[in-house]
Amino acid sequence: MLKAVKLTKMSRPITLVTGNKKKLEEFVKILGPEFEKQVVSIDIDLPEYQGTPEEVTRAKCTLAAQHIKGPVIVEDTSLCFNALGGMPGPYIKWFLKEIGPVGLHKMLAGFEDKSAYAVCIYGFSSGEPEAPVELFPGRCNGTIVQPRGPTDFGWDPCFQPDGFDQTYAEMVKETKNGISHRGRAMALLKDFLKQRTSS
Ligand SMILES: O=c1[nH]c(=O)c2ncn([C@@H]3O[C@H](COP(=O)(O)OP(=O)(O)OP(=O)(O)O)[C@@H](O)[C@H]3O)c2[nH]1
Ligand SMILES: [Mg+2]
Repeated sequence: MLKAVKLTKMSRPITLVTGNKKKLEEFVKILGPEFEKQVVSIDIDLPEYQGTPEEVTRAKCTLAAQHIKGPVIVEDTSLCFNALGGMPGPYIKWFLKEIGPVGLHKMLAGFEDKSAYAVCIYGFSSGEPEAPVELFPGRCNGTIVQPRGPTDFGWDPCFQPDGFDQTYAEMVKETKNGISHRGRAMALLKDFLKQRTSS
């Protein structure tokens, strides 16, 4: 079990390590003002590992903690196509970079099953030597569709969550954050941060 370290006004804030501005924007919005002073962010593009989403997040978090030498949060996001056995998964970043949301939709042209799920996993480490990495996962099921809506964040235009007729990109931010992979993972992370500060 992770040793709870009480965060007082004087204690060191937790550093969110991410090189992705859009992720950070959503993180800040979902985190809310309650935790404002407890988390700072730093833009480091950490090496991307191979493995399951959990393994990738753990490896990223361990490296981030060594780098920051204090409490850190990292995040890794996967987009998994059921017809492809869960691929691209944690490798979505490179697929997106090369073929974009239009290409992601085309990848499933030969398959009837267009279902997919988005997974966000937050990793937390207290930064103490040998400290375990705590994981906070969130998942949202949906369908890969022809891209619709603004193109300013990744694969948002081609992911339509189940139960909605809008893609993530078409939704107002509050709606996306309320049901998204990231929103769900952050609900767990926020509970953890609350416990950490109150114990
Ligand atoms: O449309 C989107 N809606 C989202 O909600 C979302 N969250 C992440 N992504 C993209 O999926 C890949 C994850 O890779 P990723 O987790 O390694 O992120 P990253 O390398 O950009 O940042 P980081 O690793 O420094 O935190 C990257 O291409 C991100 O841009 C999203 N796209
Ligand atoms: Mg990354």
